[in-house]
Amino acid sequence: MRIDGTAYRTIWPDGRGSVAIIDQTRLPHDFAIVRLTSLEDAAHAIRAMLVRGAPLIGAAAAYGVALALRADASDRGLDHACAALLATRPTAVNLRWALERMRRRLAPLPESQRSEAAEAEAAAIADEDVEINRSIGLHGAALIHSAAERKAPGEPVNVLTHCNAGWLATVDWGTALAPVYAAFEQGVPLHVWVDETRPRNQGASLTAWELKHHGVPHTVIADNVGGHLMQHGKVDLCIVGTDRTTATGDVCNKIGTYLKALAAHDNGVPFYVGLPSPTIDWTIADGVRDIPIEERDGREVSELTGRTADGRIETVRVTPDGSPVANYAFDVTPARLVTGLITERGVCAASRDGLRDLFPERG
Ligand SMILES: CSC[C@@H](O)[C@@H](O)C(=O)COP(=O)(O)O
Repeated sequence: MRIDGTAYRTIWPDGRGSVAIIDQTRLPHDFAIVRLTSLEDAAHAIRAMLVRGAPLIGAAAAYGVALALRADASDRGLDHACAALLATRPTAVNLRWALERMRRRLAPLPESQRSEAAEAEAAAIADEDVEINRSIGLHGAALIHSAAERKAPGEPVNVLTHCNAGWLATVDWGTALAPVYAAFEQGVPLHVWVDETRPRNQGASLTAWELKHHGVPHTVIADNVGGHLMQHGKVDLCIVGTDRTTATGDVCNKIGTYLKALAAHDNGVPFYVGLPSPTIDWTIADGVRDIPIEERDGREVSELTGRTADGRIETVRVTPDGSPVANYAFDVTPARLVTGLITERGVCAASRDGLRDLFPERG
């Protein structure tokens, strides 16, 4: 994606032995590049959400292993790096996927070759993510084209999205937003309803920021508005991302996604999920029962951070002192509420058969 004329990915080796990222905790008010130089830096960046979004978490973990092996390429060093990174966030399965892939590639090698191989494998994971998302964009854009054909000429297709499953959540392009960018580039008139996505406001802070930079028409809405818009015919389709999708098509995504899927179902609005294959957890079948849901610090709920009129970044409390808060970060949308999964190999039904047809090698 281009920011002020410069093409960026969200993570890249800087050629000086460290890895550069965009600090997403400082957006939308400050575009800051941070350099990761150690395993600890990488683990912190994932845990504190300087990088976030399932595919980017996977890529950052892979680069974290590469940074760790520069310091210690022994078996113990590899084990320690994988364990430390795996413990950073529990829900996005891309983290486990990337670490298993790094271990499979590196463990059989002599120590002297591991560091270089780790950097190459992390770069391969990042490059593959870009290609996967490009394909998701093309397959998903066809759905937006179809929606456009059902509208009066020139009238925009209204897409509703939740959280940020855009460029910032991946290495480039995004998953849910890749079809939006592809259709936009193809000249389809469209407009995106952006759920603010409390408590961390990934929609208001990140999705709005990247759509604005790309010139895509959009409107930020409070999280509870979507149902009302759908009742009044103002949403043509929903597209969201996923942190883990079961082998049966249940989708785990940012908290509040389930409620949007229920509203979409009740109003006959198609509900699609952008799904890169590393986000499929082939080992589980029941998302509600088996997907670990991250619970985060309650201060993300009880406090709000933003920019004051005179440019200072300030945090204020919005709940009464002493009121308990709960902060569940994700929820599960059962497959029956999902119209289709937009993968890099095409769009399929959210079901075991649908996924098997596209990924026959998974049995
Ligand atoms: C392409 S990203 C898909 C998901 O990771 C995204 O929708 C999401 O829920 C991100 O959550 P976050 O807590 O910001 O990491």
